[in-house]
Amino acid sequence: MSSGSSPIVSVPSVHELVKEKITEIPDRYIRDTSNLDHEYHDSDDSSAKNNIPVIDLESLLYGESDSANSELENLHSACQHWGFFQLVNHGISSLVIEKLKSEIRNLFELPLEEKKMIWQGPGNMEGFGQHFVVSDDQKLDWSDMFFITALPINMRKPQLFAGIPLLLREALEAYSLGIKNLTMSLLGKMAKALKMDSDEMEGLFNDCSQRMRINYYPPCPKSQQVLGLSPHSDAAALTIVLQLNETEGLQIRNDGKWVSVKAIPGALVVNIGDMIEILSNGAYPSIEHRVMVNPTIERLSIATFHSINSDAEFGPALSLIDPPRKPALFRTETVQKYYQNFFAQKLNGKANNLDFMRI
Ligand SMILES: O=C(O)CCC(=O)C(=O)O
Ligand SMILES: [Fe+2]
Repeated sequence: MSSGSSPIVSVPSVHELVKEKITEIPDRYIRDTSNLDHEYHDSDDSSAKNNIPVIDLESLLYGESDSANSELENLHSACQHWGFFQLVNHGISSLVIEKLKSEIRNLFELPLEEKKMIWQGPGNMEGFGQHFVVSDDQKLDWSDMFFITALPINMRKPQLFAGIPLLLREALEAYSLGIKNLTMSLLGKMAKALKMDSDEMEGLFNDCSQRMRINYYPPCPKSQQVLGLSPHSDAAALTIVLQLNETEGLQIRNDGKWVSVKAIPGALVVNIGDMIEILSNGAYPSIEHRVMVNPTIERLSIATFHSINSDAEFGPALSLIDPPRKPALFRTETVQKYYQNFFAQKLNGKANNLDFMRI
């Protein structure tokens, strides 16, 4: 990703607005509620259709052949039909997760003067701030974020890393490594399920980038009229979301309706991004999702995005297309140009990024 050319319109910190105990929510955050479509299935509806699939990583990777095969089928079906699943027995230590939770809370509680030292700046998308704000009159999300490139190590911003409190840095390092290993295992299994050449997958991700978006959604007294995060699909290949507290909010678009994700305690939420939709030539579609805000309680999450090697070109996997019978549905593009396009626009559902690549 080239961050240098991406527009950044700086916006206020919502956390600071809330601390000021404002009585009126600024108009920039208030959505047209007729477009908001609050109707949604609840995922504790007992029918299987309304439940986001659960994948057991231990049985997928290390199970006896019967259980590993059946978990591979579950993975394939979850990726084809849901684009979202919860991952249990994922092997990331609960100690690391607990440390991360408390240190991230501390990060957002830092005094504003300290946060300003690690704030985004001209030509720099990393640190505290916001993405996808391209004009002064677009509606804003009711959230703050902290964005960081964790891998490969040579793409880190040393000054930003140095500015992160030491305990958080240690927790992030451990989490980053665990999530990278887990993502590579999942990508390997997806290649197998798709009958894609495993070397092709490996070659695209052997120097993959890992970026983290840490989201802080303050409570909002007009929670039904704002959005924590606008509807979007993720540009990356695979996203792993860890909810850092119990507050619900993530919703995914399934069959045209918004479905609330009820995070299983200790589980990770995995979702297919646009890069996998393109790479799989449409077999694993990315899914539109958004975040709602709670009226009284804050919500925190960390989304970890893995993307194809930054110096690569990508398009549908060669092993998955066979024209004229199976033509490529997307063109080939450099990862750099793909991300330039993504970060130059506001979040607007699923279309932007894929239309840029569609043939
Ligand atoms: O906060 C969440 O649960 C999801 C965040 C998300 O979709 C993102 O950061 O791309
Ligand atoms: Fe997302």
